[in-house]
Amino acid sequence: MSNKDVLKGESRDGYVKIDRYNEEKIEAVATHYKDILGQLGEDPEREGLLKTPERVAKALQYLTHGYDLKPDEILKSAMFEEDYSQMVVVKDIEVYSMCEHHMLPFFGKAHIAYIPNGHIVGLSKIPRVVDAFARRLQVQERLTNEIRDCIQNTLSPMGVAVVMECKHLCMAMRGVQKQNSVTTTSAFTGTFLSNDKTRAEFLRLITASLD
Ligand SMILES: Nc1nc2c(ncn2[C@@H]2O[C@H](COP(=O)(O)OP(=O)(O)OP(=O)(O)O)[C@@H](O)[C@H]2O)c(=O)[nH]1
Ligand SMILES: [Zn+2]
Repeated sequence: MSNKDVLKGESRDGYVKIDRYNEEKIEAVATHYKDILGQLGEDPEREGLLKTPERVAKALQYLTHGYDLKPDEILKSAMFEEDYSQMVVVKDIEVYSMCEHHMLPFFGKAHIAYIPNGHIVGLSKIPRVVDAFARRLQVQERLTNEIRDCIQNTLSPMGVAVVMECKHLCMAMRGVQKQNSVTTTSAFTGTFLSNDKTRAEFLRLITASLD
């Protein structure tokens, strides 16, 4: 299913209904953006800007479509009983989110691990959960914790580990203007908290991408 279908408001993979992408809402947001263009000293009627308010409205709705997703349902839709109790690591998951202070992007990578406790989850569902929380107005710390809590509470594994490394455009293209700083956040549960060796093994497995 394409992004276009999601924007049209159709159900996505059967586990969530999206109802925010209707014409009325796009039009309401676009009207405000037409005003904003004027306030910024632009001419909203010039050719290049005629469709801009609508484009921005659609883009913003897409960038916040995570509000309409149900991350726990995403996980529940592909949980399988399996006798596998070693660490499962999905690393280098691309993340695009928006900081809630400036509504500017922050982006980078998430590295996620869990240790099954009777159930495994379809691998693709982990990046889907990341997106469901990332496509909202966020701070990196809360995003990290929300991913951890969702996996822990839904899958009940022996432990969950989440590390995120992101660049924040609000720190690069404005404000303090540090072009190369990267923010790292982490969140752990269960064995990753109580067992230093397990945590070290996870960090070792993701080290290549932390460099
Ligand atoms: N902890 C945290 N802070 C963030 C995140 N994204 C942006 N920020 C920070 O949010 C803070 C907002 O601070 P304010 O002083 O209210 O805003 P500001 O005047 O625009 O701050 P400057 O960016 O320093 O110019 C800034 O320090 C941002 O760097 C995030 O994900 N986590
Ligand atoms: Zn910001």
